[in-house]
Amino acid sequence: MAAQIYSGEKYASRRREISANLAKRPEFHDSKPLPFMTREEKILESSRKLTLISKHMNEIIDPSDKRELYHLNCEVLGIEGNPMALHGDMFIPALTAQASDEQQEKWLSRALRREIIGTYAQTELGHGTNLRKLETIATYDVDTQEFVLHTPQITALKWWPGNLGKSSNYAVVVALMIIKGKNYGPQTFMVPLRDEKTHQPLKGITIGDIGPKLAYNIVDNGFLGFDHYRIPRTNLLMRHTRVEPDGTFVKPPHAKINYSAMVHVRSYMITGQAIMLAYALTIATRYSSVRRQGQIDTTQPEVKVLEYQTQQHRLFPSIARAYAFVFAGAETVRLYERVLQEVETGNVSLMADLHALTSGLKSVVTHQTAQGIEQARMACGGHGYSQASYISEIFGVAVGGCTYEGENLVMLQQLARYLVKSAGLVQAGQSSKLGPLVAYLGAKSDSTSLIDRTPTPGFAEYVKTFQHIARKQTLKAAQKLFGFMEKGDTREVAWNKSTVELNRASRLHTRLYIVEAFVRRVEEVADPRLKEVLTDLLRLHVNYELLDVAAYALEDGFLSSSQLDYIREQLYFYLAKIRPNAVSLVDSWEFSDRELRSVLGRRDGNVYENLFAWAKASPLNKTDVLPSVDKYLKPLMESARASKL
Ligand SMILES: CCCCCCCC/C=C\CCCCC/C=C/C(=O)SCCNC(=O)CCNC(=O)[C@H](O)C(C)(C)COP(=O)(O)OP(=O)(O)OC[C@H]1O[C@@H](n2cnc3c(N)ncnc32)[C@H](O)[C@@H]1OP(=O)(O)O
Ligand SMILES: Cc1cc2nc3c(=O)[nH]c(=O)nc-3n(C[C@H](O)[C@H](O)[C@H](O)COP(=O)(O)OP(=O)(O)OC[C@H]3O[C@@H](n4cnc5c(N)ncnc54)[C@H](O)[C@@H]3O)c2cc1C
Repeated sequence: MAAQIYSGEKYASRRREISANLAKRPEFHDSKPLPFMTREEKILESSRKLTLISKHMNEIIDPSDKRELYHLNCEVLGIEGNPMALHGDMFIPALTAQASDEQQEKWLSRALRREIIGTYAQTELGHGTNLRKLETIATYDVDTQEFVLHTPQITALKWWPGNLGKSSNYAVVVALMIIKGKNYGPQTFMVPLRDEKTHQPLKGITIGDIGPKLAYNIVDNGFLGFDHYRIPRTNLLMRHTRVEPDGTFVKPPHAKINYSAMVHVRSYMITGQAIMLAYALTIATRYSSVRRQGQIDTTQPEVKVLEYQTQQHRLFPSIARAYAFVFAGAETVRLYERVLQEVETGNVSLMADLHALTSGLKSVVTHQTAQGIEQARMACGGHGYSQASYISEIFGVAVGGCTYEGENLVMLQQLARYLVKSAGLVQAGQSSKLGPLVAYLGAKSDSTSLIDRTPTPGFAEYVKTFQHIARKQTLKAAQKLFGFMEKGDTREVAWNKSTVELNRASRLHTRLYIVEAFVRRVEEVADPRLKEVLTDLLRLHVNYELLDVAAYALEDGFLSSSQLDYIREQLYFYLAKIRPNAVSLVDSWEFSDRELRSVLGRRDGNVYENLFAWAKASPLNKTDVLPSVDKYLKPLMESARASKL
C-alpha cells in the first residue's frame, strides 16, 4: 500500500531506507520535544540539524531527488519549518523557472550548493492578493543601467515572506517595474539583502522578523523595506522577460509567466497537505484503537473508541480524503513538471489549465485538510488538546495553506474564471473546444441518476452524478453572471454579485476532479488484495462526498430521497467494512515516530506510559515549587490567611 501512496515501490522503499539510516544517527534527532522549546531554541535546534543535513546529505539521500529530500526534511526538521524552507520551496524554483541561463550560472548553482540562502518576497503589509497593486517599485535608471528599489510608504513594506527576517541573505523580490514613467506590472528581481560575510543588512535595507504566528514558528517570516536601493539591470530575472540597456521592454510569451514560483508551490502543496492530514489521522486512529471507554454491549468490557460508528464517521472519510489528495497531488506534480518543460520550448498553452486546476485543488484540499485535522484532534478527546498529541501544531501548519499561495476564496475565483469561459463555449455551441478537464460541461446529462437503479460494479454512476452537479452549478452560476451583465452591470460588478455561486461551482468541479483522480488510481492497481481495500475506501469516499453535496442533486430531482437513503446505507456499510483495516490504512503511510513527533500516536501504543513520561519531562516539573508560587501565590495565600485572623 505504501507503494500506492508514494507512487511506486522504488520511492516507498527509499523512504524506508532513509528512515532506517536516520534511526541510527541520534545527532539527527530532536534534542528534546519541540513543544518544550522556546521559539529561539527551536530555531537554533533546527539550524543545527539543517547544517548536519547539508554536510551528510549525500550519505543518506540522492540530493537530486526532490522526494527523498522532502522525506529527509520531514524526518529531521519536521513541519514547523526551518531556516531554509523557502530556499527550497520558492527561491530555487523561481530561479529555475525565471532566471536566464547566465543568471542561473551565477546564482542558481550557488543556491543549490547552499552558498547563499534565499527567499521569495512578494506579499506586502498592504497587499498580498492583488499583485497588480503592490507598492514596492523598481524604477529603471537608464543612465546607470540600474533598478532603484524603493518602499514609498509603510504599506509597501514586504511582510510575511518566509525566512526573510533573519536567515536569508538574498531574495527574489516582486516589485512593480517602472521604465520611463510606464508601469510594467509585477516583475521578479534577484536582490542581495545582507553582506555575505557578516550577514549584516546592506545599506538601504530595513529587515526583521514579524513575530510569532499561529504555528510554523521555526520560520522567520519577515519584513523588508528599501530606501532607494540600487541593483544592476541584469538582476531582473530574464529567462522570459527582458529589459534592454536602453530601457526597451521585451514581453514574455505569457503575461503570468513570472507567477511560476506560486504555481510550483500550489502544485506540490497538495501532497504536503495530504501528508499532514495523514499524520493527524495516524495519531487519532492509533489512539482510538487503544483508548477504551464505554460499552456497546453492557455485558461486555469497555470497547475501543474506534468501534463507535460516530468515531469511524469522524475519521474514516478523512482517511479516504488523505488517499484521494495524495493521488491528486501526484497528478498535479506531473502536470507542473510537464508544463515547466513545455514552457522551456515556448509552449505556454497548458499554463491556464494548470493554474485553474491548482487554484481549485489548493483551496479545496487545504480547507478539507484543516477540517479533517481538527476532527482528528477532537477524536482524541482531552489528550488531543495536549501538545503531546502534536495535532494542534499539525493543524496550525496545515491551515496556513488556506491563506498562503493565494487566499482560498480568491483562488476559487481564478478557477471560476476558467469555468465561466468554458460555460460560454457550451452556451455558444462550441463544446468541442473544451479542454479535457472541463469536457464534461458540454456533455448531455441523464435526467436522473442511475445509482441504486442499475447494477454497476464500477464508479461510473457516481462520477456521472458528480459531473451532473458540477455542470449544473457551473452553468447556473455563469448564467447568473451573464444575467447581471445583460441587465447593465459591468463585468466586475456582476462578478462580485455572483461570486458565492461561482465559488460553489469551483468547489464542485474540484471535488469531481478529486473523485476522478481516486478512480483513475484504483483502476490502475493490479494486486487484488490492495485493489479490494482501496475500492472499499473509494466507495466510502464517493458516498460520503455525494451525501455532502446531495442538495444540488435533490433540487432538480436528479437524485431521489430513496437513492439518498441507499447512499447513506452504503456509507454506513463501508464504515464498518473499513474498520478492521483502519489502523493498517494509516500505518501504510509508514511515518516513523520521529517524523510524527506525537506522544499519543506512537507505533508502540503505550499511550498512558508515554503520556506520563512526557508530563514528567515538562520543564515545569523540574522543581516542586515554582518561583511564581514563591513570589506571588504564597504571599497571596499568606495575606488572605492573615486577614482572616
Ligand atoms: C516532493 C514531495 C512533496 C513535496 C510537498 C512540498 C510541499 C510544500 C508545501 C509548503 C510550502 C510552504 C511554503 C509556503 C510559502 C508561502 C508563500 C507565499 O504565500 S508566496 C505569495 C503567494 N501569493 C499569492 O498567491 C497571491 C495570490 N494572488 C495571485 O496569484 C494573483 O494576484 C491573482 C489572484 C491570480 C490575480 O492576478 P492578476 O490580477 O494578475 O490576474 P487576473 O486579472 O485575475 O487574471 C488575468 C488572467 O491571468 C490568469 N492567471 C493568473 N495567474 C495565472 C497563472 N499563475 N498562470 C496562468 N494564468 C494565470 C487568470 O486566470 C486570468 O486569465 P483569464 O481569465 O483572463 O483568461
Ligand atoms: C504561513 C504563511 C506563509 C507565507 N509566506 C509567504 C512568503 O514566503 N512570501 C510571500 O510573499 N508571502 C507569504 N505569505 C503571504 C500570503 O501569500 C498572503 O497572506 C496571501 O496570499 C493572502 O493575501 P492577503 O494577506 O493580502 O489577504 P487579503 O487579500 O487581505 O485577504 C483578506 C480577505 O479578503 C478577501 N479578499 C481579498 N481579495 C478579494 C477579492 N478580489 N475577492 C473576494 N475576496 C477577496 C479574502 O478572501 C480574505 O477573506 C505567507 C502567509 C502565511 C500565512
